Amino acid sequence: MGDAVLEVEDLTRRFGSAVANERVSLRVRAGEVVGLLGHNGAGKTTLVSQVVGLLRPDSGAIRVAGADAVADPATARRCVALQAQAQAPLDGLTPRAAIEIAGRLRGMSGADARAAARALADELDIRDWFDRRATPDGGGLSGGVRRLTAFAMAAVAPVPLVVLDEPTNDVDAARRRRLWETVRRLGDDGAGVLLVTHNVVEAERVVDELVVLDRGKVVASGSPGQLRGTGDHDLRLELSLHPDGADPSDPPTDAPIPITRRVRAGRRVLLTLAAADAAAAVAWATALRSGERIEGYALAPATLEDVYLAATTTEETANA
Ligand SMILES: Nc1ncnc2c1ncn2[C@@H]1O[C@H](COP(=O)(O)OP(=O)(O)OP(=O)(O)O)[C@@H](O)[C@H]1O
Repeated sequence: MGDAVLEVEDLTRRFGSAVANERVSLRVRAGEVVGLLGHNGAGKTTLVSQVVGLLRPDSGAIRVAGADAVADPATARRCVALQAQAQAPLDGLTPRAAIEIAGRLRGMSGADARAAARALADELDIRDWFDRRATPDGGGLSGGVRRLTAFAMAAVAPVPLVVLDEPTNDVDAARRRRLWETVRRLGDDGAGVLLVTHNVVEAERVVDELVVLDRGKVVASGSPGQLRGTGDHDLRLELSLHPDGADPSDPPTDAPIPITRRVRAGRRVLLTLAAADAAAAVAWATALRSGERIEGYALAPATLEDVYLAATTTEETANA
């Protein structure tokens, strides 16, 4: 991994009295995929808009490929390819034309843009719609194919920094998998990728680093392994409570096994425990179910989703 292609330092952006980004710092190096996670309204799109020069920060610094993105947004923008959260306006265009035009605008030759567009269409499996025109009434192309086309437009030409804001929205499971592979390839080919997503579980497979935003602030950052903690063998015991049923893990010391993390989300309770305690955990949960104190349970390896929920779930929302 190489030099930083994006450095964000102490970035603050307010909308009136609401603080959308509060002293956010993060870094993306060449060859690195950095996932930016956070709940709705956490401040992800606000951050992206400042990185690409669409919004000015109140304070803080942004450097893109060495250029000061606040003082000189035009230079910075030339070094960034953005897939925005809103659907790209493709009306009247075919995916082939849209992707080729995006490549030409980034300085590729006609032949290179054509070849790169074809290669991406194969990679993302959208060849069946490659020559179908998007119509202004939203017809011609499905939401998923429009999204994949917008992704291909951001991925077609080599740039120092690729920013993807929710690239998998509307995309089916098989093509999401292809898209994630392409995201990883962009990093492996040398780009820095900043990836905004809600899809914690799928993103975990392709990111090198994760930054978690909660109400505008960075509440956790690090590699997936670091964020999960040392317990790569941790397990997640999920208890499903009866409607209005009491939570048998509240307080966690009521459980007969050590609970390292406990998150309640509605009628689900997610408990993190050591793999060595699996048998005791199953015995406890089975007894709870037999005694009709819970509806059911599931035991699985802990994922980043558990870490993410623990970092961002407040008692208020957790017990909602
Ligand atoms: N133009 C604006 N005017 C006023 N408030 C805004 C504006 N843009 C964003 N906000 C507020 O700033 C906060 C952060 O919004 P932002 O869109 O950055 O969140 P997000 O993490 O991208 O959310 P989502 O996952 O829903 O896209 C929210 O409280 C939002 O209401």
